[in-house]
Amino acid sequence: MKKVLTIAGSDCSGGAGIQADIKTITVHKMYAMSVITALTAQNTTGVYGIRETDAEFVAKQMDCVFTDIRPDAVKIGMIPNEKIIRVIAEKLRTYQVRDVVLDPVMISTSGSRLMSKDAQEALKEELFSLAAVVTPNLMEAEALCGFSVSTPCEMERAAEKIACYGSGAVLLKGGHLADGADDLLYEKGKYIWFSSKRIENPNTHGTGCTLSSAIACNLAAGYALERAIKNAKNYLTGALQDGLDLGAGSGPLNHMYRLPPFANGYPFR
Ligand SMILES: Nc1ncnc2c1ncn2[C@@H]1O[C@H](COP(=O)(O)OP(=O)(O)O)[C@@H](O)[C@H]1O
Ligand SMILES: Cc1ncc(COP(=O)(O)O)c(N)n1
Repeated sequence: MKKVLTIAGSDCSGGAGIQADIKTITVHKMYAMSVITALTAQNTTGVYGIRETDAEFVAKQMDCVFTDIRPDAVKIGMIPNEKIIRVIAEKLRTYQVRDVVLDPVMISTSGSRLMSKDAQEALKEELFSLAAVVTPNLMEAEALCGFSVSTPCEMERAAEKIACYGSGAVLLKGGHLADGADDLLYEKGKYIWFSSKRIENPNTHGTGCTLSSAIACNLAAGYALERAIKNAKNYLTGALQDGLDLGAGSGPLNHMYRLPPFANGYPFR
């Protein structure tokens, strides 16, 4: 069985973060492991509190994972501060980890800061060069490259600039574009667009987490990056299209949308 590790923050409401990642990895029929960088108290309406994990304890979790059940791919999401960024980078180097998908989570869809502003530089310096691909959304791309990113043309300029920070490739997500939901991959000097129709569903809590962990699963399965992204985007689109509607705010996706029922009647309907 392939094994995938997520290094991210916990979302007690189950829509984003560690919980979205574990659901995604499990539905891909892979073994999920987690290193928790922070606890968040959040739900579909907002983020109401954050407790950061001690950096030393993040290091200990990584040692436990890598010295025993070694993952085939790693997804990194929310990292609240610079100290934890540096510890994660050191451990990734020590254990010579490849196939890292880095989602540079900065601000939640509901508008709360999930990473301190001064940690952004450390993220670029320490972690980008260890990632096979980084997956910023439009706002994160603006923070990383310092100019406005809201059109396909600006996305191409931004992806090229972000690629200079040393990651293997950049996937710039277009979920917040005014039209459509086209994502752009910049890899080895080439632009590759992944187009999809915009789904009119306000319940998009955890779309970025789900996409990045699905890419990690596809890399673990041995797919090359372009195909891994195509498969992951199909998975994400299905989970969004299913139209689950939970909570009073921007609700979560349905990860179980294509699970077949077992012969004995499970899962429950
Ligand atoms: N309304 C939508 N319809 C179709 N795809 C969407 C929609 N919103 C987001 N996506 C897709 O979800 C993935 C995550 O994108 P995005 O929402 O931009 O990231 P984040 O969750 O980090 O803000 C991308 O593949 C994006 O194209
Ligand atoms: C723990 C955690 N990690 C990531 C996100 C971003 O997800 P979204 O952009 O859907 O708010 C989040 N809200 N919480």
